[in-house]
Amino acid sequence: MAHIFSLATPVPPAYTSSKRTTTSQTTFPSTPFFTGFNKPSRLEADIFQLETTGVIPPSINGTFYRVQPDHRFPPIYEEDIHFNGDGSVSAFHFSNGHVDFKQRYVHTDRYNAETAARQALLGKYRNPYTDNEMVKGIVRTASNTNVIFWRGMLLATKEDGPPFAMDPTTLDTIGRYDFEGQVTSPTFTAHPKIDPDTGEMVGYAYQAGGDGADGSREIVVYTIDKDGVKTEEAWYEAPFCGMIHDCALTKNWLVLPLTPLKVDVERMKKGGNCFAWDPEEDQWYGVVPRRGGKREDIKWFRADNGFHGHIAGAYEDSTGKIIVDLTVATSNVFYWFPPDNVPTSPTPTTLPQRNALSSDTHRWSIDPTLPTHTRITPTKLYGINGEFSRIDDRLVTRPYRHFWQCIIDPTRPYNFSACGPPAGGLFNVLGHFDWVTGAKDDVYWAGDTCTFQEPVFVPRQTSSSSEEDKGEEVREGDGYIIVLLNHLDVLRNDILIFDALEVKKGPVAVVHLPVKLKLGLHGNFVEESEVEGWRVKRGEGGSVGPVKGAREPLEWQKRLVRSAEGVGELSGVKGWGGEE
Ligand SMILES: C=Cc1ccc(O)c(OC)c1
Ligand SMILES: [Fe+2]
Repeated sequence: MAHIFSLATPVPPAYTSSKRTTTSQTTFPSTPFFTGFNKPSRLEADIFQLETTGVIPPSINGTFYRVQPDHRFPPIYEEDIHFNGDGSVSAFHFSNGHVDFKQRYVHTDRYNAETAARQALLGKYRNPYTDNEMVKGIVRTASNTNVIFWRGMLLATKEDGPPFAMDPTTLDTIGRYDFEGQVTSPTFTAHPKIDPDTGEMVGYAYQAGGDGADGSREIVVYTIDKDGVKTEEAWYEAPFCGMIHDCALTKNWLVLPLTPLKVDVERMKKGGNCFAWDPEEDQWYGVVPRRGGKREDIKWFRADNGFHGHIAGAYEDSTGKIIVDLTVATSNVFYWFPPDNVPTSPTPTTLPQRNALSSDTHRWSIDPTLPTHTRITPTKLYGINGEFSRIDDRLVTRPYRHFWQCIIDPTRPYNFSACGPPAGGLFNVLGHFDWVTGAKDDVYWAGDTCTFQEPVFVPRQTSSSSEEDKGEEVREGDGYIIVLLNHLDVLRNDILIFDALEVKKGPVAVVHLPVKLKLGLHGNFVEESEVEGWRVKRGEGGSVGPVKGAREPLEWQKRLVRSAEGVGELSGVKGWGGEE
């Protein structure tokens, strides 16, 4: 007997030549980008008291926030990439050994416009030329890369646009955040750094001179002090418009790794990618002073071609050299942005090909007194292949010893028949590494059906942990690692909690989600006392008052409106979504 579904009228293909052709807005492509573990979850949910095994350390008192791209609507382009998905923030609230879950989308301008239309209106990743006319002039960001707690708000960030502020308790979106009018660049990094000694946020933006999608070589660096006041703003010029995804902060310097993934507006106008990998280009490290930087102060240090991953730690040694530790891969990790003249299929390359990419942790030592364009080579390689390094964030800007990372160990078995190709990469091992001993054996293998997402370090809270004790010596690594585990076979996630310095012992406790999350990017743990303290300050009668979203369109949007005067409506700008 025919299956009931085969009796239904045959459905025409939803995509032709990679572009959506049907009027159906409710069928996702059946490509690897949108199936299996990569299938959009689109879930907004609250789960009170998740199932757990083992004993959740009762001293973990706070929230693990993380963000994932999660397409809300079938994309306009069938091969749309994960990084173009809408930002969806998860919060795991730990209290007295219990864990509650909440997940909400970031209500960006894009979210609001697409919700009203019940369909995708924005086209390719960072290519406004592929958008529906209805959203001309919109702030395009999907806010899907990092969530950072800042002065009582949660900032959802993506480097192609400004941050959006959310309430850290309800995860309601407050609106686009411009630091009370002080930060008006079209873009802003997903990796600002917070100096644990001063409480300052140091952030930067690249492709910052115009509308954020025009190939501008301008870079801007901002410092916002702990009271929310902008104290530094310095503009610099990059040798080319390329990705600067993460940064390294020391007491006196900011290092900006410029990756040879290059923007070309002409390619974008033809409907192509915003980025193309340039295998002939160097990796560049821009070094700028943290205080009083002037345009001419940037120095560029250069090294052979490579692809930057994330910063572990950075500091100045006793001779004033800048030590920067980060993963650098041997070639283009973003295979979906191939070089210009090489015809490459947009679908994932084979697993062995992707595993051939090696991404070791490099230690660079940069002498900031040397002239610009000095060539550098790493002073140390750790000898592992991984990504998503994290440290004990109390040591940002300072000498540190320990880092944690997701690593790829191809010698361990992988259950291909149950899982298919590992979505997002074979990060099958979580490791704790130590620059002093160089040990590589404090690792935990997730099993042959599992991979890890980015870990976070949670400092141990002791009864004496309080404001007054902050001046005390930091006991580096004393605490826990919280990490999301992907079950690729049964499409579900767990959270594993490890003693940070004894990863190989295995998790002390596991939190079980009844659902699948998507592959996320970054997250952070925030102590409950921090959230609670700011709730009071920002509450009724509090000393600081409520978070104020942006009150005006961005500069480039205002210019666009002026230049289009009398031509027609710019509905994307009109719905800019700020407070009146
Ligand atoms: C991991 C890096 C990265 C770089 C640029 C992005 O837009 C992004 O979106 C999720 C992620
Ligand atoms: Fe990142």
